[in-house]
Amino acid sequence: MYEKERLKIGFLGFGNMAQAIAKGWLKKGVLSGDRLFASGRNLEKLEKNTLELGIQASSSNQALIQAVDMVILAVKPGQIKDVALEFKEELKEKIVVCVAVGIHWEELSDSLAEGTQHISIFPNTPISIGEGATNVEEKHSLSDESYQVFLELFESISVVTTVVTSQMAVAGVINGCGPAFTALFIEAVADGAVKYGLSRSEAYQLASQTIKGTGQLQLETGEHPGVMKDAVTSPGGTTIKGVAALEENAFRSSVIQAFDAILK
Ligand SMILES: NC(=O)C1=CN([C@@H]2O[C@H](COP(=O)(O)OP(=O)(O)OC[C@H]3O[C@@H](n4cnc5c(N)ncnc54)[C@H](O)[C@@H]3O)[C@@H](O)[C@H]2O)C=CC1
Ligand SMILES: O=C(O)[C@@H]1CCC=N1
Repeated sequence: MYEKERLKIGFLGFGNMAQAIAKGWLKKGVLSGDRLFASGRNLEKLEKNTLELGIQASSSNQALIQAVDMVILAVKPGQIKDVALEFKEELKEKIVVCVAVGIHWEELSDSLAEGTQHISIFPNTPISIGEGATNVEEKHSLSDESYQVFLELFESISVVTTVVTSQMAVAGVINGCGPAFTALFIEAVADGAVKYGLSRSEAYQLASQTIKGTGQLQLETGEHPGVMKDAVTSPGGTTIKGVAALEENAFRSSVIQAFDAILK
């Protein structure tokens, strides 16, 4: 029986993504540092990241796995299978959560012992402030009880979307690559405003809050984005002139082509 209040979680690999998840839980007060553990190959480098968060560090992956109930595999995709194979026996009794891009349940199963409880997910960096979007592969081998614990933990720091295996890649472009696309847009908006005399800091604040607010409005109302656009574009008004200029430069098509570039 896993109790969320007592569950111990270990990050095998403590780079950008693992740190983002840990920070989210700590920031939201979901878990305290004494229940979070991390392992890495270079203890000195690892401790630089764990000490400030109050997380326990270990240079031994084996010791980490033995100390926890849930193991988050957060090494690079090319290293996941090797790590899973190496610790196949130790992972048998744990809840295994894989965050690696493109490593789906079936693939990871080949490297784990039969019957291992595991699930593949794809979080994104805003999870560090509890505002993540996490894609969860529909196919998994967690027991109902483990799945509930897993879900509660990730829903506390992100919106969880369940996705069939064949759609994990396209969904991952939205939430995984999306922060980069969105940051590019924020920067572009600020460039436009700075050109006309607004300070960078004012422009970034306005741009980021506008994106946040518009996204939140869409989530809360479920409104069609086209309707939201129409509500701002009065006939002969300023916004439609900007929309037309963006479309003239293939704004929509540019975004669609980014998907083509990634998924082809
Ligand atoms: N960065 C992102 O936005 C997202 C990343 N991911 C996935 O998260 C995983 C990690 O990505 P990042 O954190 O960005 O990479 P990263 O390079 O920052 O972190 C990987 C960490 O694993 C450590 N490591 C490597 N081999 C190890 C081993 N044998 N034992 C223990 N630690 C080891 C490295 O020292 C490094 O600290 C990847 O599989 C990636 O596909 C998933 C969603 C989004
Ligand atoms: O390096 C990348 O492109 C991955 C995919 C999404 C986030 N990081």
